[in-house]
Amino acid sequence: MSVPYVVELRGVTKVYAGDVQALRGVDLTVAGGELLAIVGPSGSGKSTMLHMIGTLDRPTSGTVRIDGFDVAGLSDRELSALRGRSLGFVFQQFHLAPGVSALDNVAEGLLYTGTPRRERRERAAAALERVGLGHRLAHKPHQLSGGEQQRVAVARAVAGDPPLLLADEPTGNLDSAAGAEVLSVLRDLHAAGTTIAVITHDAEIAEWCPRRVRVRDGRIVDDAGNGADPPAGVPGRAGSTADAADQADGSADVPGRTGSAADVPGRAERAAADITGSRT
Ligand SMILES: Nc1ncnc2c1ncn2[C@@H]1O[C@H](COP(=O)(O)OP(=O)(O)OP(=O)(O)O)[C@@H](O)[C@H]1O
Repeated sequence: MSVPYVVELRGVTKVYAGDVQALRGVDLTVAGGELLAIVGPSGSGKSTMLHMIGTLDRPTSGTVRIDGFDVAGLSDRELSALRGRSLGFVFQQFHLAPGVSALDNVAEGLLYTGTPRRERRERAAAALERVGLGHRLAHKPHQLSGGEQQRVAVARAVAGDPPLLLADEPTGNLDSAAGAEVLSVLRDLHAAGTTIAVITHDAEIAEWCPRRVRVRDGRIVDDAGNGADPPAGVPGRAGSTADAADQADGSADVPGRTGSAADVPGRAERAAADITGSRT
């Protein structure tokens, strides 16, 4: 049975202690295969929305349906299983285990899925191959560049083939060339059918995404594009050596980014790290 939407939020509100109304009635549907940016000023509710989509927290009211499952009807254990099967998370911080190879970092992400060890390692190697790191399986994080470390984190997020990848400021800690490497990986995953939502403060990355959802004061105030068209080029790829295919195809370029906002790690980041067995 096919699922009509990968993400379906209906009338979602979130009120935090102290009567902080972080979300004030959000309706959002994301179809399979979309690539969308969630943008908005600091404090507008983006991370809270990511919490809802990532099933890291429950709404105060409204309905959250992820990959066809109504979150309200699931126990914490079932939610955890849903996250393991349907969601991949990438954050600004890479959250890789130090002193552990890229292969083991990625394989570890599959531990909680119940996949047998040998298959975990095979899937991890395949995921690293997908992000262009097939030649770096034995490298430990300190032996990898920032862009490579983030690609390991992306490989870990997609090794279980989740239908939905949530990326919160995935290039926020990277320079423009390394950011371009990561974006080109996201573009390839999108082209292969993964649904991707990117929270970003970076206007160029937002423009690069085929759909942009703008949040302000806990509400969606703009929703442009269909999310399905392949993005052209990769922002900030000037000087990147990782994107040879993109260089060769001559597709439209976008000028280099000028440093995206780097902020403190979000709550979702910490919560998701807990879910997968905190390595921080
Ligand atoms: N656990 C919490 N308890 C109380 N208030 C909270 C909590 N988490 C967030 N808020 C408040 O809810 C509102 C929305 O916060 P949220 O983190 O979702 O915004 P954001 O758009 O992600 O901001 P940023 O871009 O700075 O990360 C803000 O007013 C914030 O102070």
